[in-house]
Amino acid sequence: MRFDVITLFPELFGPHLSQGVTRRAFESGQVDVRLWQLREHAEDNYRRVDDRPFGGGPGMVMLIEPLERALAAVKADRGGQGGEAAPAVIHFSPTGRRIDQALVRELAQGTGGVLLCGRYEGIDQRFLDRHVTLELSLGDFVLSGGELPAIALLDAIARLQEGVLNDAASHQQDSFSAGLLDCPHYSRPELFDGQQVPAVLLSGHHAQIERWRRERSLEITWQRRPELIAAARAAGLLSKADERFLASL
Ligand SMILES: O=C(N[C@H]1CCCN(c2cc(-c3ccncc3)n[nH]2)C1)c1cc2ccccc2[nH]1
Repeated sequence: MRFDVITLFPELFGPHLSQGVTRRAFESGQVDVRLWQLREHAEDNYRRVDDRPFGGGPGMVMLIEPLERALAAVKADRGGQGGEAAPAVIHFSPTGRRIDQALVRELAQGTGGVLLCGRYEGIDQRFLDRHVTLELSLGDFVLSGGELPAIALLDAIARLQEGVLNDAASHQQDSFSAGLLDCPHYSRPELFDGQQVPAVLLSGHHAQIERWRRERSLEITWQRRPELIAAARAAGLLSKADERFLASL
């Protein structure tokens, strides 16, 4: 799959594409990321990509014409991708659909798309109306730009690519794939400042360890995000043993 990122800050992406376990997905081309510097598509002498808002008010608005030229260049460049249908155009905004693991799984099965990273006070609405097919949010808060949500989405998608995580099962165990929050994790030393690692984790009984981890995920999810329990139940992701444990809480 291929993602084309239209941004004023392409240098923000490099460190996240070249380090960590997800590096394999980007370097292998499983997730092909192309960065497009919007300013290269500004044609006036000052290479303007923003201007004052009509109607007055604070800040600046990203201009439609450089964005149209950048998107046209992206589509021309992607055009050779087997004549794919028009790519998804994803804009990042607090008003978008909340990014969750189900959406990440869905996108990880797709062909990618164009990631549109806004800055200033936003993008000319005419461009958004003409081209955006999906608006996504990291949460109900305002950032300085759409780049961090774009990086987060690329990371989450890359993690799900075959061969990226050493233990292929690990993202199956990735409790979010089961709709639950993660269980606690421990490593050496066994005893730190009087705090002992839970004995079951040292027992070597894999079935008991798996059950203990599942119960911790259920317990933490019930305490912090009870709505996820209801969603997992509705999705048929809870076993009879899970339900017995939840009833005991
Ligand atoms: O799209 C917006 N801003 C543009 C330009 C300013 C920086 N941008 C941005 C994206 C985000 C964002 C994206 C996804 N998830 C959380 C925040 N915060 N700020 C992108 C935007 C800012 C904003 C504030 C309140 C309600 C809606 C809003 N939309």
